[in-house]
Amino acid sequence: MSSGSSDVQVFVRVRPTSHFAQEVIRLGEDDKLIDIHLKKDENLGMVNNKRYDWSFKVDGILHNASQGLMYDMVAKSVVSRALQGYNGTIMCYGQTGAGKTFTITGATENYKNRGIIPRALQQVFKEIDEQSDRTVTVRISYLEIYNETLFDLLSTLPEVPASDTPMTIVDDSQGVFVKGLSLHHAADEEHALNLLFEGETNRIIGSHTLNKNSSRSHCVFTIHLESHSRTLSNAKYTVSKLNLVDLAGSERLGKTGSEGQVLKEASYINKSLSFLEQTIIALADRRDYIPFRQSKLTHALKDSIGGNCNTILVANVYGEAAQIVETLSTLRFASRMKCIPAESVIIERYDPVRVSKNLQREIDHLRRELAVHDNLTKHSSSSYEPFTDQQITEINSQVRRYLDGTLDEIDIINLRQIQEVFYQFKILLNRQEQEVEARLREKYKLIDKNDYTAINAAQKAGVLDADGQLVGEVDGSSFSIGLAPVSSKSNLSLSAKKSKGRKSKEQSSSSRREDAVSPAIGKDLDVASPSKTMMSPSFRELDVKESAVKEQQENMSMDTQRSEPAAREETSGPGTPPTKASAFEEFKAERGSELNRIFKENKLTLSDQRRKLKEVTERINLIKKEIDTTTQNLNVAKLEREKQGEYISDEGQVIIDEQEFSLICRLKDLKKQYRVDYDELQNLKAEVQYCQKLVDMCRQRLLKEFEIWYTESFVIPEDVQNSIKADGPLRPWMIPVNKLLSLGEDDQERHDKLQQELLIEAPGSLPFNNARIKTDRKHNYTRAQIQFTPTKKKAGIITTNVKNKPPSELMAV
Ligand SMILES: Nc1ncnc2c1ncn2[C@@H]1O[C@H](COP(=O)(O)OP(=O)(O)OP(=O)(O)O)[C@@H](O)[C@H]1O
Repeated sequence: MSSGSSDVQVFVRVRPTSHFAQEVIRLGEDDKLIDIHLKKDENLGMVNNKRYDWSFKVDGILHNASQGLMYDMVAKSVVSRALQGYNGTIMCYGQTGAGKTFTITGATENYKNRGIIPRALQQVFKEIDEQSDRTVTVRISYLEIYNETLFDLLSTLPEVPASDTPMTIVDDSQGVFVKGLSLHHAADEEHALNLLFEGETNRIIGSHTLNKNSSRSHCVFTIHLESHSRTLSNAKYTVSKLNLVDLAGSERLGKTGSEGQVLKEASYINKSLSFLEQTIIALADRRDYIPFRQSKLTHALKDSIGGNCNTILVANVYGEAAQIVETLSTLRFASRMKCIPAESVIIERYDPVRVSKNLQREIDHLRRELAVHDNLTKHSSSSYEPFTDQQITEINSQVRRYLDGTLDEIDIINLRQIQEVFYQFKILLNRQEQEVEARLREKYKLIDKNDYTAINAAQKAGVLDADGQLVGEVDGSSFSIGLAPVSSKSNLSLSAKKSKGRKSKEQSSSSRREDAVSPAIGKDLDVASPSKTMMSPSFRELDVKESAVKEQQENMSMDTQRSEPAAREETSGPGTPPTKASAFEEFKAERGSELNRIFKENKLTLSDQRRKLKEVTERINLIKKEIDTTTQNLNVAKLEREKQGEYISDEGQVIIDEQEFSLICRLKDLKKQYRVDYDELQNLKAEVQYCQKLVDMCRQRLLKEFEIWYTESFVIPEDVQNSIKADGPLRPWMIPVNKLLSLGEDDQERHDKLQQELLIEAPGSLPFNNARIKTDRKHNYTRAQIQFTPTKKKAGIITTNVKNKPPSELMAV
């Protein structure tokens, strides 16, 4: 358990105004002090006011601050720490309209003005991506507390089962949690944003349908994080949560002058906020008893205010003099909050499965150690005796059985036995190698690269050209053949050297049957010949061809996917929806134009990288050829020298002539260049792979978006179609559902335009806008369906099975 000191921090955010009351609200130059000054003759509604000056110390003042700056100051470090395992809470407190929702959620329609939640989600997934040593699971819940009743803002999702049991707050040894509140796994940023927007939409719909003022509910968006090490032997993991809380408007009951439902709401709000205040005071005074259970809000936030939690309060205030009483009250609340002590700790847990696996492994290991120890001591005298033939045969049989799986383990007896086991392994391995080679020889005609007679014969037969390449290769530079040119001598090929004598004998005999040599030889030899890897970095020129083929397939694959519906197009009648093929063209030109542009751009980059890859591969082929030629010349020079008799210096070193020396230098340079080019080739290969991935993802995305668009635009439920038909001659498939029902005005166009602008300005905006569009579409569609579903139940009657549902659900009842 590691800890980090983190007192409750308080920031004041002033809602921008052109009538900022400079005389009344004075902001300290260091942005850490805020003074309120009232003139003596001004009472501003404060009865028996005796004080005229107040001074509040805070951790930061945000005046005319952008959302980005606000996030960096207020939330960034809390989010990072949540990923390290510390709990965190950011809550916005203040008068209705002072900017709490703007701060915590922001404008969900607008990427630039997004608030803390979307930014936190972006940061969470970005940091997770950057962590290579841990896997983090992200889960989301969204709770609304309205009139002391708990609502699950995500209960509209299909995976949430309907429940009659009301939600309850449970407080046990694991901490506080809301029983019955749905938890949703979010695989990526877009998915998490979808959940946020789903909850937001439910909140807004609820406020309309129930005539419920959204400023009168408290909302808690929680990001639950569980972080495990990627090392399986590490059983420790951390669990943390980040609560992002939008509190209800804090104005006092007296001021609202409300009655009826509004009065009821206001009194609930007043109660829960004053319980929150009492709790804060008790916490700040370090009292023994803290009245958390007085209200649902304080109970739900029990482990999220101070204590073991990095807590941040944003006090949202108006800048106008007319609101100074509420501003004062907000600042008082904030200054109390600042006194709450906090010392957060990482709570580490142990994964029981991993723990038991680790322990089991350790037990096994110790058992073995013990057995070895026992055996070594018991058999210490016999360990000096060499094994008899019978014992060696037994060990050989054990190794064989171990290799074919009939024996699970070989018991260790002593060191000599261990050495014999290894030796038997070696023998078996060598035998296997020979068997594989023999099998290949049985199946294919192999030509030894060093057997010039065999190669000459193949050349005469027209199977190989003068350079030792397979006839029919495009430019004779192919590596795939696996045969080095006649001139080459594979002096780096270990196994070729080892079995040279035997091989050349066998191969020269096979080369005599010239007519049996086929182009396939080359390919097979490529597999069998170890000399292919003679420059250690192995590569094949085939790669160039492979990538060209892949590129071709690439270009074709989209066409193939479209050609299938194209066939159907001919049979479709005038009253039917357009075929997918023609709709796809339309989609690419309009709705999906941006995606299509990105897709095309990625494809261009990919083919550019492939071109480069081809160039480098060709360059390497040339160098390889030159290496072979130089090696051969060097061998000739060496033979010549040996024939003429070698000169030996006084130090006993062989003296070589200048020509041989320059050949050695050249060979060295060529090998160096080869390695450099090879590295470049590897990098390019990785880049091609990466680009390929991007292109694939883009294609998937384009097709997926198209499918959604097509379904939405042209596939309308039967009852909706009937309703439209009654209205006039319009063909239903011609109009997207949301437009048809005039529910979304021109949402789609608006989003498209926004997306295009933002993609250029802020590339990170894609998940945000996608999630926004998806949620809008889903809700427009649901609304459309509801509108055309005959109502069976009386509106306004709330049944028990929707108790836990957000107010949006009530609308459909
Ligand atoms: N810092 C700001 N910059 C720009 N606009 C703001 C800012 N703060 C608030 N607003 C605007 O003021 C209006 C009210 O803000 P908001 O809804 O966030 O208030 P609130 O405190 O959440 O109110 P409620 O208690 O009703 O939920 C919104 O239109 C919002 O866009």
